[in-house]
Amino acid sequence: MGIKCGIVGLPNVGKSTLFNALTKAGIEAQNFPFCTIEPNAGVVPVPDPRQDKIAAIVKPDKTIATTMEFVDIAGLVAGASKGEGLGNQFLANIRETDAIAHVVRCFEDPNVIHVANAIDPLADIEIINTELALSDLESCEKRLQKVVRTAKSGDKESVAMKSLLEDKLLPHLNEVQPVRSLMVNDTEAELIKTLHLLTAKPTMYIANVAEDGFEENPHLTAVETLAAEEGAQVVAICNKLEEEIIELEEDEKLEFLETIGMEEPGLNRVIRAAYQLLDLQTYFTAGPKEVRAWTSSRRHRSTSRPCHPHRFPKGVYPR
Ligand SMILES: Nc1ncnc2c1ncn2[C@@H]1O[C@H](COP(=O)(O)OP(=O)(O)OP(=O)(O)O)[C@@H](O)[C@H]1O
Ligand SMILES: [Mg+2]
Repeated sequence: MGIKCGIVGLPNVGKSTLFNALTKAGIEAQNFPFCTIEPNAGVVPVPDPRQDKIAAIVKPDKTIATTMEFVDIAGLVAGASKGEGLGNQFLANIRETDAIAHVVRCFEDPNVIHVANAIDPLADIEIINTELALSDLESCEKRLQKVVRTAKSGDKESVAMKSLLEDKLLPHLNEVQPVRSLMVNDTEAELIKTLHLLTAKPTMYIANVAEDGFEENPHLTAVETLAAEEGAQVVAICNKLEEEIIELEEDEKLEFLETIGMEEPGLNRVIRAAYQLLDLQTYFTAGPKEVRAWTSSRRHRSTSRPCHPHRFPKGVYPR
């Protein structure tokens, strides 16, 4: 079904490092016929301990995980929504994704250039979120111009869209608030879908920390605090370390993970969090030939609620 998660962020914050680790993990874990779809997109198996348990009982010829596609998108800069730094092209790439993994630099390293010359994750997040909101604002303004005309002729959907744009979307975006935090009912949610807005996509933050940056890291704390306010998830991970781990042979990997006190590669948390972000559900089929995981969507909307409410109790992140 091709679920896509875009890796988004400022330039040089570690997006490709994460992508490389993710896609190498994919290739190593399974031999996919279409593993690399485009130079910057890769299919990744979703690790699931339940499937491992089933496979241990059934002992099938092969085990097939369910998959997700990750897309490494070029870095955005301030002014991207006005075309700065090929911004329009990159924003169009984001538009094609189902969810956003927003990589934020939370590591100090004088050897790695930061586009703003300062490590300030909240400022970085604001730049990206502002560009996405401005881009949506422009899309909504354009759409309003169109529907104003069609609404005059009494077209029911145009009338509904016009009031949604005027009363809800434009005021919200003018405050530089993401559409995913807007309270909407089912009908409005369906209309919003047709606008393909960037800030309506479910979003999580990937805090890219230093190898020793998981504890007492004020940058990470800042991101976690902001995310909790937004009801978003944070996955703290050292992308550089993940890239190194993925190069190791399987037995070396396990030994290395044990020495650094990790049960599994941090990548698994990224993949699982992305999967949860899309509110997907896995079911399994098992037989002597194969144990296979399948994906189905379980999103049911009933009452008025934010476009994408948080799915974790506040302060509890899949770390
Ligand atoms: N956690 C980390 N600690 C230290 N260095 C890191 C970490 N993560 C990434 N780096 C380094 O940061 C540099 C930039 O990484 P990368 O190329 O992945 O960034 P990017 O976000 O893809 O950049 P661009 O937007 O320009 O494509 C690389 O030298 C990489 O090794
Ligand atoms: Mg890159």
